[in-house]
Amino acid sequence: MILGAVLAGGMSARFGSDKALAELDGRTLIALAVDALAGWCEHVIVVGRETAPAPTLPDWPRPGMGPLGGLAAALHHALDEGYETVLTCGVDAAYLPDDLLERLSPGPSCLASQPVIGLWPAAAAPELEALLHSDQRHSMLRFAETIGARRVQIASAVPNINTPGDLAAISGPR
Ligand SMILES: Nc1nc2c(ncn2[C@@H]2O[C@H](COP(=O)(O)OP(=O)(O)OP(=O)(O)O)[C@@H](O)[C@H]2O)c(=O)[nH]1
Repeated sequence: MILGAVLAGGMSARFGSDKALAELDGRTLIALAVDALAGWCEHVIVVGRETAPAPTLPDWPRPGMGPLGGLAAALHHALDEGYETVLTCGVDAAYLPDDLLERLSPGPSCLASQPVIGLWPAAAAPELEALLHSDQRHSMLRFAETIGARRVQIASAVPNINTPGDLAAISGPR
């Protein structure tokens, strides 16, 4: 069973406003992300914000740890609820490719270009916990390396929305 988790905290500093609520083709980015994961996952949660079109969880152990804090909350929830695997994405990845799960399987794995998008074993929760308890702030790639996750290259680049300009560039007829 796969738990879907949209990692949706952070500052949206480059975007200048809450990018989860920005719209693409008339839908919010967070709604697009939740729906995308729902195509592959039994259940989808949103981590790192209080209001969302799916059940929400706070980051673990506290906000401000970056996307890994969201992943840690999702892995703990997966363990508690009996899910073996967690599929993650951010709110800033519009239109995930149809074969994403196929490309990421078998996990652990993440996209080389966007490691927030990955397939993670719930059983890796203790390793992530240890990383988060160490002194430095760590990246998704650092965790991927720690657990020997594959870094998957995909030919069709997934647009990464960091700024309003990034969003404008992919808006309109497709
Ligand atoms: N749960 C959670 N998600 C995060 C956190 N920081 C970033 N994210 C998510 O991870 C994805 C990639 O985030 P970034 O673009 O690197 O960071 P950001 O804070 O959204 O944007 P900037 O402030 O411009 O760097 C986005 O979907 C964010 O919502 C966090 O602390 N907790």
